[in-house]
Amino acid sequence: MAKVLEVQQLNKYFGQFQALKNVSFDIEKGEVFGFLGPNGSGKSTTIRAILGLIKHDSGDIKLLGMDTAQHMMAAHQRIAYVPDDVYLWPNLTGGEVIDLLLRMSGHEHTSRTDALIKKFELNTKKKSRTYSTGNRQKVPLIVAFSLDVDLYIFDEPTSGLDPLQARNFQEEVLALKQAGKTVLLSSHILSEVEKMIDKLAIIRNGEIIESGTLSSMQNLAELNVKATLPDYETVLRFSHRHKFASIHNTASFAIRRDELATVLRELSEADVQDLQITPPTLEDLFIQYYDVGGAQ
Ligand SMILES: Nc1ncnc2c1ncn2[C@@H]1O[C@H](COP(=O)(O)OP(=O)(O)OP(=O)(O)O)[C@@H](O)[C@H]1O
Repeated sequence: MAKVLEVQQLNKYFGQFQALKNVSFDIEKGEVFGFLGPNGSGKSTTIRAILGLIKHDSGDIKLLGMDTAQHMMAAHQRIAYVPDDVYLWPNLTGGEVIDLLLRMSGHEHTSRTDALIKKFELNTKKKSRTYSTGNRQKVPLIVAFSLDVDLYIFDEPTSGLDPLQARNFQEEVLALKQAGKTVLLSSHILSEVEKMIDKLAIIRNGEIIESGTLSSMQNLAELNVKATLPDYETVLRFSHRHKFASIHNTASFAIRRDELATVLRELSEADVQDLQITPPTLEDLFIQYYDVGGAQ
C-alpha cells in the first residue's frame, strides 16, 4: 500500500531541550492514524516539523511521496491542517474567516461548506472575537472538511467541542475514511479517537514508546484473572502471581497470554469454582503506557 507519510529518525531541539528523539512512524493511504500522548509529549512539535512550520535538526520526512525538504509547497496543496491553537481574525465574521482560509489554501466556498456550517451549527454572521472556544474550533474544521485533499491532519481537534459536535467530527472523519482519504489525528485521550483509528503511535517525552493496531497492543497486555476457590488456603497457592489480591476465597491476579494454559491447569487442579478471565480495557492499557517510567 502507498505510504502517505513517512517520518524517520526525527530529532528536534529547543535550545538544550530535546523535544523529539528519533521519532519514526508511517501512515498508509486510507488509514486513520492516532497520534497519542500526554500534554507536552511532542505531538504538536512533530506535526509542525512534518508541515515545515518549524525546522527539525535531523531526520527525514516524506509527505505524499515527496521529500519535504524540497517539495513542501507542492505537498501543502494536498493537505488540510487544523492546528491546536486556532488564530481567527477578531474583526471578521466566522463566515468571512472561513472564506479567507479557503481562498488562502486555493479553494472555494462550496455547497459542501454550507452543509458543514449547518451540521456544526456555526453562526457565521457573528464576529469571530465573540466566539466561544468550541465555536472557534469549528471554523478550521469546517474549512478542512470542505477541502478535497489527500491528507488531513488534525491536532487535538475535539478538545473544545461538546459531545454532539465531537460526534459530528467523528462522522466526518469516518466519511473521509470511507472515501479512502488519509487522516492523522492527534489527541491526549484515547477514548476520543478510539472509534475512528486504524493504527496508533504513543509518544511520551519526545519518544515513540509503542505503535501498532489497538488490538495488537491489547494482545501485548496482561489478562486479568478472577477465580473463586474452595478455601483461603487454596487461594494462597496463587499469591506469587502478578498483581495478586484476595477477598475471602476469591483470588485475582494478572497473567501473560503465554501463561494461560499453565494457569488454567493449576486452577483446575485447585478445584476452581468460578472463573473470569478478561483483557485489560484500552483505557487501562493506555494509562499504563503513560505511567511507565513516570511523567516528564
Ligand atoms: N517553541 C518552543 N520553545 C521551547 N520549547 C518548546 C517549544 N514548543 C514546544 N516546546 C516544548 O516541547 C515539548 C513538546 O511540546 P508539544 O507542544 O509538541 O507537546 P504536545 O504533545 O503537543 O502537548 P499538548 O497535548 O499539551 O498540546 C514540551 O516540553 C514543550 O514545552
